[in-house]
Amino acid sequence: MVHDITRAAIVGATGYGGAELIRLLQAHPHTEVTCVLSSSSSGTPLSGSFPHLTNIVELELEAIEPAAVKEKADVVFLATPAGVSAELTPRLLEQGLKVIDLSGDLRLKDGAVYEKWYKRSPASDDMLEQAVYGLSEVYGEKAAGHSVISNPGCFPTATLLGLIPAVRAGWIDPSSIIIDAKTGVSGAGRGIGLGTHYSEINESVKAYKVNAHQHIPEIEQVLGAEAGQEVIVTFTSHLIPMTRGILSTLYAKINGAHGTQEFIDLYRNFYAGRPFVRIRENGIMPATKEVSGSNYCDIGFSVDERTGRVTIVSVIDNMVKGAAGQAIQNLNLMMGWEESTGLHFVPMYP
Ligand SMILES: NC(=O)C1=CN([C@@H]2O[C@H](COP(=O)(O)OP(=O)(O)OC[C@H]3O[C@@H](n4cnc5c(N)ncnc54)[C@H](OP(=O)(O)O)[C@@H]3O)[C@@H](O)[C@H]2O)C=CC1
Ligand SMILES: CC(=O)N[C@@H](CCC(=O)OP(=O)(O)O)C(=O)O
Repeated sequence: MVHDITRAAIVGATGYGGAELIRLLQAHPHTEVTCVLSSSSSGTPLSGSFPHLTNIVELELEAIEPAAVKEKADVVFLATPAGVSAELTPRLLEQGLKVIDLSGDLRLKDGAVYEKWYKRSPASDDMLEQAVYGLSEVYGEKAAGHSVISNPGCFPTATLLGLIPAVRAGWIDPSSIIIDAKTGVSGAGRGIGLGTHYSEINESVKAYKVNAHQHIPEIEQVLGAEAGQEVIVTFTSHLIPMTRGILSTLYAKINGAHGTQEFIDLYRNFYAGRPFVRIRENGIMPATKEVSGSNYCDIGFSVDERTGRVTIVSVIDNMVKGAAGQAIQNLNLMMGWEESTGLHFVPMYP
C-alpha cells in the first residue's frame, strides 16, 4: 500500500522529548520532520542545540506561529512543559492541524483536578473532551481519525499497562493498590536544577513529590473508569542515578485465589497481538535495561500466597514508550497505519 508522506512539526524541539521524537521519526517510513519550533532559540540550527543530530537533521529552529506551521506540516507534536498545550492546541486545531500532546495538559478530564495537581489553569472543557487519552494498547482504537491525542505520562504508562488487565478482570482489589516507582533523570527534562544536579543524584536514591505527584490523579482517573468505582492509590516516585528508564512495582490484594501462572495467562491474552507489551514467564522480573531505547513495556508477576498479594513489575524507557515512542504509536493509530510502523527498535544491551 502506498502512503503519502505526513509532515511533522515538533514544538519543544530543544528538549529531550523533542529530540527523541526527531531521532525516532528518522526511521518512520511515512513521516518526515519538516519543522522544528522553539520559544527561545528560533533562527538557530537544531544541531546547535543537539550536536548528535549534525548532518542528520539540518533544520533551523523556527518561532511558534500556527499559521506558518500549517504551511509546512500536517501533524504537530507538543513536547512542551505543562501550560503550553492548553493554550496552543486550540490555535493549531483552528489551522486544521492534528496535535499529539506529550504534556499533562489534556490528560485529566476534570479541569478542577488539573488545577489542584498542576497548580495551573486548565485547558477548556471542550479541549479536554476532544482529547483522546492515548494509552495505545488499551484505548488506541479510539485514536483513529481523531485530531488531538493526549499522550499518557511516563509513570502512568508503566503503571496502567501493569494494572489494567487485573483491574478489568476483577482479580485485584482496587482499593489496595500501592505503586512504588523509580525513574531515570531524563524524566525531568533538559532543564538544569539542583534536584537533578550530578553530584546531588549520583550514588543516591530519593523519593520525591510524595503524595503530591501530578501522575496520581491520572492513574486514578483511568483505574476508576476501569473498575467502575472511585479508585484511590498510594504512589511514590523515586529518582535513580541512571539516564533512562522507569520501573514501577505494583502491589495489590488478590480477589479470590489466582496464582502467578494465571496472572501471566491473563495478561498474555489481554495483550495478544499488541507488539510492544511483553510478558515475562515463571515469576521472572524485567529490568529497565531490557527495554532501553525501545518502545517495549515488559511486565513480570509474582503471587505471594502468604500475604494474598500480587507483585507486578512493569518497565519502560521513559523517553520512548513513556513519551516519544508512544506518541508515534498514537500517530500510527490516528492515521490508520500499523501501530508498530517505524518503531521496531531492539533494546540497547547492555
Ligand atoms: N522526559 C520524559 O521522560 C517525559 C516528558 N514528558 C512531558 O513531555 C514534555 C516535554 O518534556 P521534556 O522534553 O522532557 O522537557 P524539556 O525541558 O527537556 O523540554 C521542554 C521544551 O519545551 C520548550 N518550552 C519551554 N517553555 C515553552 C513555552 N512557553 N512555549 C513553547 N515551548 C516551550 C523548551 O524549548 P524552547 O526554549 O526552545 O522553546 C524546552 O526545550 C513535558 O510536558 C513533560 O512533562 C512526558 C513523558 C516523559
Ligand atoms: C524525574 C522527573 O522529575 N520526572 C518527572 C516526569 C513527569 C513528566 O514527564 O511530566 P508529565 O507530567 O508531563 O508526564 C516527574 O516525576 O514529574
